[in-house]
Amino acid sequence: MRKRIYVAYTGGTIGMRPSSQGYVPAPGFLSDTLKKMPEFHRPEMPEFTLHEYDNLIDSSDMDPTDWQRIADDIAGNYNDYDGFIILHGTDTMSYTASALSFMLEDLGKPVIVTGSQIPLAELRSDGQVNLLNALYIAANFPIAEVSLFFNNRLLRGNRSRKVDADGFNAFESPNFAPLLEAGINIRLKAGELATDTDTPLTVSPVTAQPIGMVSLYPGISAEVIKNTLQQPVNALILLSYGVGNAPQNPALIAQLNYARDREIPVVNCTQCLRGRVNMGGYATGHGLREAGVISGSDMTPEAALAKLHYLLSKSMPYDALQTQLAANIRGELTQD
Ligand SMILES: NC(=O)C[C@H](N)C(=O)O
Repeated sequence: MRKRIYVAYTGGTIGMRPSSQGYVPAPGFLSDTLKKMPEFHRPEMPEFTLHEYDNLIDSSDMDPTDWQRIADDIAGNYNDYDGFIILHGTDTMSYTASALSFMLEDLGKPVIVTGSQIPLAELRSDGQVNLLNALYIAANFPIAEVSLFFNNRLLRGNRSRKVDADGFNAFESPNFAPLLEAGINIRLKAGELATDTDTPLTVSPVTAQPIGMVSLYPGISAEVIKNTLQQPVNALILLSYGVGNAPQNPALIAQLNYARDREIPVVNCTQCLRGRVNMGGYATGHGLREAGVISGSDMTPEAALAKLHYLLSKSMPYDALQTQLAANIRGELTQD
């Protein structure tokens, strides 16, 4: 029996066409293009249903209400399909993949987020390879997690980052091996094939959260942190140096103490692409730990932001929030 895959088109370059203001998503354009591409309809391919969203957007316009819409769409069609593909713009693809990984509880089927750098309808598009492989992999190599397929690699969604603005190899998973690689042969790497697809899926709702994100730089004043921590900000992601270090400026540390007193969680993620936070490594990191800053380990800033949305939307006590932030919930971080 041919597998059935549900494809949701949210917008993004893959279904865009040129306009006087640059590329824009165009209703009906992606499905018309796909109809004219026989490779998508070969018998070796799964059957698929394409659902184009009413309001197609460039992914720079995505917000948590869009994450919610995608999660609800998957849940609404969960029992009728073997797998799900989310066609999405590349700009915020890692944020959405991270958010979905937290929101979809007890996921037992593959959810693959993909898109392209050049529209599917254009010459030299990477959209054909990305979508064709994503469909094939969802049907034949089902890995029950939210993943991101790009340039012949399937990455764990909440480990992915967009690293190239105009190359085809636009995504990296700097701290976790790819789930699968598609060469001449398709090879499983860190991914595990799904076994149980009967557990019911539930969706944890998220609402937009006022989260601050500050990247440290030499000479940063405590005022920058102070202003970022103003109401209604309810969490701060601190992008620190190296293994999680920050200047030892007492005024800056005082702001972090102030955040802790007001029960505003501060998560420490490194500015480095690879490696993880260890606040015990240097005195400059130790000061942060003393101020109650939570280690983000090797979590990407995108995953940290999505995880904060997920946890803050649950309105849990501060202690539980701190514990959950440091814990590995969906494979998003390496725990000590
Ligand atoms: N390649 C792309 O999809 C970029 C586009 N601006 C988007 O994120 O929607």
